[in-house]
Amino acid sequence: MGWPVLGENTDFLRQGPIFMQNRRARYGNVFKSHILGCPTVVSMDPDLNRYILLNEKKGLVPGYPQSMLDILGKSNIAAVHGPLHRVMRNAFLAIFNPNVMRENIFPKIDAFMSSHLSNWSGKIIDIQQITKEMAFLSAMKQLLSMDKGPQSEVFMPEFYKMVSGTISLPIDLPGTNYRQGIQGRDAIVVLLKEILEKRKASPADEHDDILNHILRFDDNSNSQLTEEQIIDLLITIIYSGFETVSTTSMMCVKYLSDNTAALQELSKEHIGIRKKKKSPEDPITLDDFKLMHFTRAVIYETMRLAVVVNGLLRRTTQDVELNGFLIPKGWKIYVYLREINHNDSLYDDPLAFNPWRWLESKTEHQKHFLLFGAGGRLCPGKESGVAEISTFLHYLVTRYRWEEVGGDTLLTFPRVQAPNGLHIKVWDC
Ligand code: HEM
Repeated sequence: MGWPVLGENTDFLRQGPIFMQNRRARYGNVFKSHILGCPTVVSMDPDLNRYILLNEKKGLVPGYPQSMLDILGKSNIAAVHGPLHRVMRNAFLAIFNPNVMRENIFPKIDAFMSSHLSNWSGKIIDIQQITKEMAFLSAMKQLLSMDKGPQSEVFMPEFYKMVSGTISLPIDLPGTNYRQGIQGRDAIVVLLKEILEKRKASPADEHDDILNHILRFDDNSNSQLTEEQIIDLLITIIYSGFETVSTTSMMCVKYLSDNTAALQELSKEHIGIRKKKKSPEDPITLDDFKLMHFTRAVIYETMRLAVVVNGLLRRTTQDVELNGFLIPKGWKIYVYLREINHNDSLYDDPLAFNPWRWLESKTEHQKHFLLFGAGGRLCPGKESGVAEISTFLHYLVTRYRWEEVGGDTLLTFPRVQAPNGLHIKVWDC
């Protein structure tokens, strides 16, 4: 368990994946440590991980860090469980239902991507920066019908502050990421409240976006969402799809740049879809998206190999017995995914980028497939996230050729990121 108070946190943050591999070599797939600020059980056991995620009711609730809960709000979906979680999740699922996805969300994603990926030819593009802007602005368009412009320019830096704050130590001192995160949240709440006020005063059919659906959401339980819950729901939606979508999109470009055969196969799929269109400007539809089988395989393989989601956190609300061990109340459980993603008994040649492995339907349906979580917390934005990345790749490969420049560094722990950006030189096809 390491040092008093500090535990093994310093070693964990310094050594990253090696720390986990060493502990596993010594203690097996399930062991205890003191990381992330409290006593924690780490599980790399595929069956146990699934059990943990499927059994929230047995006292295994989300256990995300205090900084994240403070900044995302007390009604954010990861902070609540029981009946309030049901209300927030139902609201989410109602908003992202297949009809809304077809009629409203997908066309907005397509229009946004088509315009975001225009006029790139001849330029050097920092794909990390462009995919972050993309994930943020695409969400603003779907949620609030907000286009890139003066209003989004005010939102974006506050949102970035908020994101850095959620993964910081909760130290409320001037200059800390935590303090900046709280300030970012405060600024965003003010902006969202202004938008909400205007919306409530305007005719119901003036906007056709997610906020409009939320304002009209009624789950027949007479429990209309409060203003605070609506704001936390909006923040949750922007936040949840931000890093996952942007990082996966960036890493898709990286792996495709390095794997000519995969890039050719992906391009073939998208050129086939484009050929069915009358003009190069024609939008793609949800039906086109459903035909993008190889693209989905590239996305899953990228998430697996790059480990876009390192792990999921749970907290025990009572003493819980797992695999014959007693986990005391108040401990954290780290459902650690990295080693499972790279386990050679689950994936052949696990460190190779091989999207074809996902074309066998069983790969996605195996019980260790936890890229989007499982159980009552299974990602409700999965299809919308995959649609964003697929549409991004569609316009990238049908409009441009590219080549990496600069040999930029990529880090994969604690988060996947390119500290100095990931630059590509782009030409028209
Ligand atoms: C494609 C990239 C994405 C990945 C890899 C991803 C991954 C995940 C994972 C692993 C979880 C489970 C968290 C847990 O059990 O603690 C989750 C939950 C969630 N995701 Fe996603 N996600 C993605 C995109 C999105 C998008 C675009 C949205 C919003 C539109 C979204 C909204 C959510 C929400 C609200 C939850 C919490 C659900 C709950 O607690 O009931 N995700 N996501």
